[in-house]
Amino acid sequence: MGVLERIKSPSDVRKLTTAQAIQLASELRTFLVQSVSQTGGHLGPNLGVVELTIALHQVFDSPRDTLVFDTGHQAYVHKILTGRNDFSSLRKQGGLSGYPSRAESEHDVVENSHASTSLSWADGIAQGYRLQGGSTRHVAAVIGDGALTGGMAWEALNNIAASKDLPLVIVVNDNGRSYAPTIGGLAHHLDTLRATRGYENVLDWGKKALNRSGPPGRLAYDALHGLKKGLRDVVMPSGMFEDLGLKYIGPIDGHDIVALARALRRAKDFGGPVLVHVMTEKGRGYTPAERDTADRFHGIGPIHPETGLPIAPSRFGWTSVFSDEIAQIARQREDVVAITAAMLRPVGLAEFAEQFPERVFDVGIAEQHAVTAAAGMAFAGLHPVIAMYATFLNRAFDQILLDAALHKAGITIVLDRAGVTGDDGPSHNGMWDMSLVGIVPGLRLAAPRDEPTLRSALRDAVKIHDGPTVVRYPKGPVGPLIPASEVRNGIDVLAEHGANSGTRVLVLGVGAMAALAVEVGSSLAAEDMLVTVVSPTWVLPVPAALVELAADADLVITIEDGLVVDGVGSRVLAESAVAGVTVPFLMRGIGQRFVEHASRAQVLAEERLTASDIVADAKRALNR
Ligand SMILES: Cc1ncc(C[n+]2csc(CCOP(=O)(O)OP(=O)(O)O)c2C)c(N)n1
Ligand SMILES: CC(=O)[C@@H](O)[C@H](O)COP(=O)(O)O
Ligand SMILES: [Mg+2]
Repeated sequence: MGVLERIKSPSDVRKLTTAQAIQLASELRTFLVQSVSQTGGHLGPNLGVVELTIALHQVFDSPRDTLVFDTGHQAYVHKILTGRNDFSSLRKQGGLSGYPSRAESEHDVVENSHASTSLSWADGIAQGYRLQGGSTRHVAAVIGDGALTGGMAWEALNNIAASKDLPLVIVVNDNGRSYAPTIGGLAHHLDTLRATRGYENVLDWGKKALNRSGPPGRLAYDALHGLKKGLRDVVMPSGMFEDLGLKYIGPIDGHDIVALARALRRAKDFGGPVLVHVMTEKGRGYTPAERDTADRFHGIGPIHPETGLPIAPSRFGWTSVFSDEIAQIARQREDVVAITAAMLRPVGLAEFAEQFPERVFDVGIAEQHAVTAAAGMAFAGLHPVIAMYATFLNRAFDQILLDAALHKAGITIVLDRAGVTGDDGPSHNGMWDMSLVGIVPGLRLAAPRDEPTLRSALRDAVKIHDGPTVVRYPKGPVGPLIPASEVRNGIDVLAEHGANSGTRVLVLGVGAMAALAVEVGSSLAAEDMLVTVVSPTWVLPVPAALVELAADADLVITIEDGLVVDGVGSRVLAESAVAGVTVPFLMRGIGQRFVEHASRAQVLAEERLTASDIVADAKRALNR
């Protein structure tokens, strides 16, 4: 019987000998590769934290002590050690979430997969425990070197460092990468710390040798140790953390369970905030991941475990179209620059960067900085294109409103993964962007429906210099071409058919929902109705011509891959009301809820975003 089979809870981990713990690490890696290669998921990050997670559960007594994982994509090992091993259901409807989940376990706290929040969570929890007399309850936060480039992390560090007696352990899981190698001054500083790994080992050797030689040796060591701070600042300026007031321990080999446990125990017993700098390797122990120079198998689809090659074809059509078009634009417009928040390849900026490296900026996981720096670039005469996943726009809303829009900055924000992403959990659905930016004065948003409209939306967007533009599209393959049969007052009409008299229905398909709108239109036309299906590319602010079309209808159906509340449909309704147009609306989109992980198709069905549901609802609305 292997060791892993015997692990049902963290207490079982604490009973292991060192040899058994090392064996457990090996079995965990085998399990992760075999399982995640079937389901897809964050294989690389989790292979990198096997020993670290074992050591955390050896030293801390979860759930009395609290473990917080930043971003949470590296919590698979934590899930296994806390008794959850049904990984065949990973990220599937009703199965294990790809992130911590309170519904799954008392050992899980932070479900939000947006990076850089863990230290704030940990500070709050530790303050709460202390105020309620629970100072023996410890909090440990695991934050990656990438997440540490997020501004929120530094807001938290500033506060944590001020609480000298706060029993809080910050574990920096430093694998030198976000997806790609982590950028910026902090990354350089961590590099410097990492480089002094030998320094620490020498010091450890010196301590043992001198302590073995009796009192004179111990005196000598104490003197040396006193020098250490000074020396270290010269050899390895770890002062940044210590200058903040944090005790710094490290760098520690993140794959040496004994060294990890020793460092974590020292940190836990310190009685104040301690930062433990752990060096790990993303994708460790699985050759295809170790050899993956792009992102060490950060997030994968199903693969052949023997080779690491993908089973499914390339997953991202929309992204590829963007990647190609923005590179073309870059060749023609030298004022166009691009910005990514540590996701150069996932958002499709690799080709742009290869051709014009000096015009692509990776700001780290710092979307707020990205937007305001873009406003600065626009002020300086450039046209910046910021590419990010739609869900991460939430974090930069104030910057969009009061740095970009207030100053009429000509920037373009390109939102990939807009709408339901599905299996990546509630905080990864790109469902809030249209409702959020709809209130921003002067902002224009495009939701292209196919490849040609995406290309034209991008070209139009970078020509607009008097305010922010947003172009949004979903995850995955681009659907078939959906040509307009005519353009009526600037509105793309996709189809107009059915009876020449009787009930008139206007169907608005926003962005990639145009295909569904066409399907709904043709079904309703078969029910003796006169149906007009439209899909303007630029949907915010609502085109006046759309209100005019609504005025001629007996029912307006709006279909969008975003929040219904304050979405495009509700804005068309509001504009119609302002114009005195009273016509019934049937608005379909995503409800105001957190959408649990499931496939995109399953979530769309949950939201009645299917042709059969919408047709049935429309007939009911028309008493047909
Ligand atoms: C606000 C935000 N922006 C972008 C992302 C996408 N993202 C997920 S993990 C990741 C890299 C994280 O790097 P690091 O913190 O070093 O963790 P590692 O994967 O290296 O363990 C990024 C950019 C995110 N989750 N949250
Ligand atoms: C954890 C995180 O934010 C990313 O790794 C995200 O899960 C990637 O999503 P895609 O797989 O859609 O690129
Ligand atoms: Mg990292």
